Amino acid sequence: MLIELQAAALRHPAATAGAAPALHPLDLRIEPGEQLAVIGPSGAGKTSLMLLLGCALRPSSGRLSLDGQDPWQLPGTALRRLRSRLFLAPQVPPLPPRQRVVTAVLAGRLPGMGWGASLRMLVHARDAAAAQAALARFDLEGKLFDRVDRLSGGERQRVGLARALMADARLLLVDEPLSALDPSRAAQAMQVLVDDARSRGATLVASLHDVPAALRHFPRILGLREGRLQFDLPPQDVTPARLAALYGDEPPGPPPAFELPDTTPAPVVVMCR
Ligand SMILES: Nc1ncnc2c1ncn2[C@@H]1O[C@H](COP(=O)(O)OP(=O)(O)OP(=O)(O)O)[C@@H](O)[C@H]1O
Repeated sequence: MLIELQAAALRHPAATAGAAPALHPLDLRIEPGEQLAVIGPSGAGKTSLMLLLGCALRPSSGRLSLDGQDPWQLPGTALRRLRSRLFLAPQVPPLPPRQRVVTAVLAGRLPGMGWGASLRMLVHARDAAAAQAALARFDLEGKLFDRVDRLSGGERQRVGLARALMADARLLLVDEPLSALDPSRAAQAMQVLVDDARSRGATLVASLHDVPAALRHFPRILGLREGRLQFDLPPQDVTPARLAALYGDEPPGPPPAFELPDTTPAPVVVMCR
């Protein structure tokens, strides 16, 4: 899918009146089948860009065009058809806790299906073999009939990615897909996504905190900071100096795999009469 942004800016609908826009006017062209990573410090606008490209949020000014069409000018049915060709995988996959893994994975096909077929597929878990094949690519084939709420955070994230493989999308947008994965699982998961998108000729855009992974897997890197595009470069040109300028005080790299326990003593509350 060909993606073009022309001076497209984004202000979140719930943003306070004086807040800076999440994205300042941005020009961008992504060719069909291209693969690119978006990096930048927290709050840079990476998720906002994903939401804009995935037609989840409308540009507050400027224009988005997908395969030459402005999605926001399309009538409802045409917009739904276009959205069925996009797959936006959010940072935390929206998996209903009591759902079986097989159903959660098959739900990746829903955007391209009618109501009747969707219901039949979900109620009867039709094509469990396809779900199992997608899970196997993330070493999760043994979890097919487990409940989602009995999975670890990293397993849940990989189920969300297996769901992306089920979608027959022309544009895959994955937002921070590696945040809950250990380094070897992260490398495996990224490779699966890149290979799958390439084999289908789908465009892949991933936002990543893990800069080494972004540089390793993607031929094009966008650096965002404070809602502005700082660079759009091949990985070999993303120098330490450029990364230092992009991240400022925040060191680039994968976030810690776990949170340290908070050792701050609880505040003592003194009741006075
Ligand atoms: N739902 C929202 N309502 C209002 N403002 C928002 C909303 N979501 C994000 N923002 C603001 O938009 C800006 C960009 O946020 P965004 O989530 O796109 O950054 P990010 O680069 O994805 O950050 P992170 O790496 O922490 O996920 C931030 O200033 C943020 O406060």
